[in-house]
Amino acid sequence: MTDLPGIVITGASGRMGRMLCATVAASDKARLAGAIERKGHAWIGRDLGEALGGAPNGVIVTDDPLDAFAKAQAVIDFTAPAATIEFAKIAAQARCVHVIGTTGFETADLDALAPAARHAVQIRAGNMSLGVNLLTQLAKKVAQALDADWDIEVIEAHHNKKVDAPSGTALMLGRAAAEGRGFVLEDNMESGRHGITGARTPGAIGFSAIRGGDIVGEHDVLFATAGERIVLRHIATDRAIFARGALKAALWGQDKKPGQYDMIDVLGL
Ligand SMILES: NC(=O)C1=CN([C@@H]2O[C@H](COP(=O)(O)OP(=O)(O)OC[C@H]3O[C@@H](n4cnc5c(N)ncnc54)[C@H](OP(=O)(O)O)[C@@H]3O)[C@@H](O)[C@H]2O)C=CC1
Ligand SMILES: O=C(O)C1=N[C@H](C(=O)O)C[C@H](O)C1
Repeated sequence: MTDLPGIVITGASGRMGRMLCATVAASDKARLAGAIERKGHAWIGRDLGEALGGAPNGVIVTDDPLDAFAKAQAVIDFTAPAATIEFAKIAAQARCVHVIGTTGFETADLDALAPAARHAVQIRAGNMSLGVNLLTQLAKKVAQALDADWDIEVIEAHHNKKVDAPSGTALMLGRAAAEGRGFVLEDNMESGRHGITGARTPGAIGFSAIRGGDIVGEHDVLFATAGERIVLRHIATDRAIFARGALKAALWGQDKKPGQYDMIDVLGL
């Protein structure tokens, strides 16, 4: 046992869960303190290192988050909205920093997350990479600088297993552009166009989603007007960028007061 902050990974067998376990295990600033899977999962009771296909690492996968969180300083959670809401309550009980990468939250889900942040640091972002968080700032500035006759569209592409659309990142980028334009995204957004849609709603921010193969995550913010277009683009080629951002957030949160934070706070952008 060392003095390094202990970190628990939820959904350890998932695409991001595996990447997070590897990232924390390789870090010299944190230690892997626990791994959570749901009741009945084949990994419960197994050594995590072995379950991941490597050498044993002494971390036993458990379905008891309260016990695991109580022995740790942070939990990194890339699972699903219903699971994350439950993990938030448990992180609050254990006074653990809760880093939330999960996407696909409805407004009611976000309301359900808020009370836990009265007792614990909660850091949530639909994308934990430096590049995307920087791009949100650029999207806001460009939207602010251009007249309303520049249409704004967010186009995203992901792998064929992704369950939510628009992606969390697309919503972050759309929200930033809406902020630059001085309105709330939910008041003027268009997504899922199909059939006789009528002309584009003036001023709306549009969203399109592509799903295919093993695309890690690609996002364009398109600004289009008569005669010219600007495209701001981020391409993720490795999930390690999200895991590194999440680990940075877990460490950053250690000396912060309970409350809700995002990656702009963590990165100081
Ligand atoms: N913010 C960011 O930077 C990023 C966010 N994401 C988001 O992270 C989330 C996960 O993505 P990804 O890893 O690709 O998805 P996966 O489906 O590969 O992994 C999700 C994991 O969560 C587990 N899980 C779900 N519910 C529970 C529960 N109640 N208790 C314990 N474990 C649970 C799943 O287990 P089971 O298989 O049993 O359901 C699975 O192991 C998505 O919302 C995605 O959009 C992804 C990449 C970057
Ligand atoms: O599900 C994914 O894979 C990803 N989800 C996040 C999102 O919804 O934007 C981040 C990244 O694009 C990968």
